[in-house]
Amino acid sequence: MIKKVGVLGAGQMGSGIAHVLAVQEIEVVLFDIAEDQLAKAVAGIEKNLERQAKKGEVDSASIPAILKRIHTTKVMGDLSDCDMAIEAVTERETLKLDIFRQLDGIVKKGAILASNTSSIPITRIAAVTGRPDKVIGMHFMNPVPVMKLVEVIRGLATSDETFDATAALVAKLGKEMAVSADYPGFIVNRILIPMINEAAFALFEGVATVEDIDKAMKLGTNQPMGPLTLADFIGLDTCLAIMNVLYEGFKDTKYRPCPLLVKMVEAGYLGKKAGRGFYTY
Ligand SMILES: CC(=O)CC(=O)SCCNC(=O)CCNC(=O)[C@H](O)C(C)(C)COP(=O)(O)OP(=O)(O)OC[C@H]1O[C@@H](n2cnc3c(N)ncnc32)[C@H](O)[C@@H]1OP(=O)(O)O
Ligand SMILES: NC(=O)C1=CN([C@@H]2O[C@H](COP(=O)(O)OP(=O)(O)OC[C@H]3O[C@@H](n4cnc5c(N)ncnc54)[C@H](OP(=O)(O)O)[C@@H]3O)[C@@H](O)[C@H]2O)C=CC1
Repeated sequence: MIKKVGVLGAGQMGSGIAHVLAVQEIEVVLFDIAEDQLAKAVAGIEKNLERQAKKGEVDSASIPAILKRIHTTKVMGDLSDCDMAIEAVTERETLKLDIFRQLDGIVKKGAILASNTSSIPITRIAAVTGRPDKVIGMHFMNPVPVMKLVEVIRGLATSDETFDATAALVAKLGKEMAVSADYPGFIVNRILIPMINEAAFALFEGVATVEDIDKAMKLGTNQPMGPLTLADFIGLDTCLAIMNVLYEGFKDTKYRPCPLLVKMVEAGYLGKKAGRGFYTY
């Protein structure tokens, strides 16, 4: 039974994952290295709970109890008695490997160590731990409280028991599961991020304006957000990180990141979370 879950990284995704766990009466220990990030996360969760209450998805009287289930900390040791840890830190392999090495020595034996990585192969992450059978990819979609899908990815050593426990948690959260093999980008980002990269190339090559690229795809293919708006929403740093994982993983030039995307990330134009991306917020 998964009663207490540690979430590492209090950014867009970590805070969304903490949100949906706490709504299902699971105790959450939300870890980050920055105090202000933790405070921002809790404020964002409260705002999104109120948004859900307005839509009748959550009883507003239960919001204080839900928020009380989320314990923030800058001490990873506070995750030692969690039944599961879900890592959602920046999409940088070296950072994730370091986090999993630490987690392996901190979280009680038998606990599942999951990653919310968008694209980095789970087998490589599992290999730095002494419990590769307990490591799995549990890839939520943004925004977590709204998106129905969780992609589940087994590493080469992930056990059936770990997979079954993860699948049960996905169901408990009211989400739908898609199972992907452990190859770069899994399913969603193998298809979606190259589309976003192609939209950046269309802009870079002067095919159309930012607005017309998004308008064309929104009204032309009924997507709720145009690709460049979606890139800003995801984070241009995350989009670029995923393109690099695809490019390195498949050694295929079709995954080369658009030079404009690279430049924007280098300029710190990371999208909505930075106040500026393809649009200004
Ligand atoms: C990168 C990866 O690894 C994998 C991924 O996640 S790929 C990205 C997957 N996600 C998508 O494709 C999202 C596409 N967009 C959408 O589905 C919709 O635009 C949306 C659900 C995000 C918002 O739908 P909507 O009908 O416009 O919702 P609405 O109630 O009007 O709210 C719009 C705003 O609230 C946000 N929002 C809505 N409900 C929310 C919730 N419960 N929690 C957080 N944010 C929420 C929207 O992002 C948007 O943000 P701002 O208010 O800051 O502008
Ligand atoms: N954005 C998206 O649409 C989606 C992203 N993902 C994946 O989820 C993960 C997180 O993405 P996202 O939430 O967008 O990223 P964000 O940039 O929003 O958040 C990353 C968080 O990780 C924190 N962090 C950085 N270094 C450390 C560390 N050493 N220890 C603890 N926390 C740390 C950051 O804190 P600080 O800012 O203080 O450095 C920040 O709070 C990535 O793997 C991404 O690929 C998955 C699905 C969708």
